[in-house]
Amino acid sequence: MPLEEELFPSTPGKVKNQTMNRQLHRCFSSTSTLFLWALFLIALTASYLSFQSFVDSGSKYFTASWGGIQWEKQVRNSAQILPRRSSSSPGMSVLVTGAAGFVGSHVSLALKKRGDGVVGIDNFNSYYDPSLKKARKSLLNDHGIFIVEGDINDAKLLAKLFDVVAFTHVMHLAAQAGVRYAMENPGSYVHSNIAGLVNLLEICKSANPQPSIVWASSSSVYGLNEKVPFSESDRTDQPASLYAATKKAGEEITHTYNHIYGLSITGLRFFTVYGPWGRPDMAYFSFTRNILQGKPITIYRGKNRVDLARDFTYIDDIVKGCIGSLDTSGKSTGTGGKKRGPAPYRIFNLGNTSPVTVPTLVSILERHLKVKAKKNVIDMPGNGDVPFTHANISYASKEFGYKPTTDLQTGLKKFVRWYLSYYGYNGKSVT
Ligand SMILES: O=C(O)[C@H]1O[C@H](OP(=O)(O)OP(=O)(O)OC[C@H]2O[C@@H](n3ccc(=O)[nH]c3=O)[C@H](O)[C@@H]2O)[C@H](O)[C@@H](O)[C@H]1O
Repeated sequence: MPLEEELFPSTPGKVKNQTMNRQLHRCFSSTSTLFLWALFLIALTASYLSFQSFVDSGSKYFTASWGGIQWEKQVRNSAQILPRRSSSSPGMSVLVTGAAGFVGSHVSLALKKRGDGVVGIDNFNSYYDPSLKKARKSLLNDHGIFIVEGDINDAKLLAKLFDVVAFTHVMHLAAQAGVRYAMENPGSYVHSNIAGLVNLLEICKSANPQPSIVWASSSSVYGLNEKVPFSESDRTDQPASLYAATKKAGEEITHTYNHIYGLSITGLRFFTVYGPWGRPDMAYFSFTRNILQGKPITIYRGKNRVDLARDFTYIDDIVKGCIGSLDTSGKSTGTGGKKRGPAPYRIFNLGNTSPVTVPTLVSILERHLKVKAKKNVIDMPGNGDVPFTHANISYASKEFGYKPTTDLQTGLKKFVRWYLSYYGYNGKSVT
């Protein structure tokens, strides 16, 4: 409206009406704009909230299958300590990481059988056939052991587990294993053996009460050490593989947590563990599969045509070593993340004390399988292998009476019997 007409209307009433109409229109249009804006904001908020809940439930669905009253009940039941008839010790409730793995499943069963509470955690990764891990899980389930599907890097999950159960011990066996695979997938070793370990220790240090921790180091930490047999005090600063380096780093990291937070820690240097329900990536296992399927096997040979040798250790002996370590671990001293005094820090070799060459391992398998192997002998590639391993076990023997009793001949017989019952002659699972 022109300013003149606004100030000096020719027809005052008309102008008044027009102005009122316009004001009303303006008012109405600004109310409707407001209304529309409000509607828009409400719609935006609603869609944001529903998107959030979709993301939440989606991420829960994809990354975690844990939580809820029923889940907590399963965890609690599994951790229940049964009264022991033959022992005065109160029993323990143990969180076993890597419980669907080879050593983890055996240790879990042994603990449960004597009345200890056991809760497992495993990420069921596909480093080797996860169906074997699922089969171990269902075996454990039959014995009342619940395995949570999750990763040791998941701090929320670990914290929740410690909220639900006051674990007295942690048997930490989850790891990226395998010496040669470290050249293919180095990141997986850092993820599990370094980051996962630190995450677990962070939760343990803050737990109240703090648990005692026993964990799997490796004979590979001796690396290029040539002094035989390998003793815990020998040098371990020349790792030959990234796998060995991450296990050695684990020993240093656990020492730090023992020193700063008063966590009781025992590291176990396992020497090439084998047996029923073993790991398909290991030589004795893959040789068996290939021999039965008529496929060739590759046998590595060391410098100057010297045969490689390993202190192969049977799983039942390793289980005894793990349980002996748990029973003698001593208490952590910290509370609320603060150290209250010195706590035990130990490292033990768990080996067999009698190394056997790889060609001898093959000939024992041939005898048990009654099939000749097609052998392809080549010089050891530079892939992280060491020429030999040989454990001195006097420290473990002194501390908790560790004494391996199964030789390779007997142990492989038991392995072959299991292998045939599980896979059959043609390699297909029969369970
Ligand atoms: O004690 C350990 O700390 C490690 O033990 C195990 O490593 P290793 O001792 O290397 O066992 P494994 O692979 O069975 O090879 C055995 C022998 O067969 C030779 N070997 C292997 C494969 C092949 O094709 N040919 C061959 O000659 C090979 O050169 C070697 O001489 C675990 O895997 C590892 O996770 C870790 O726990």
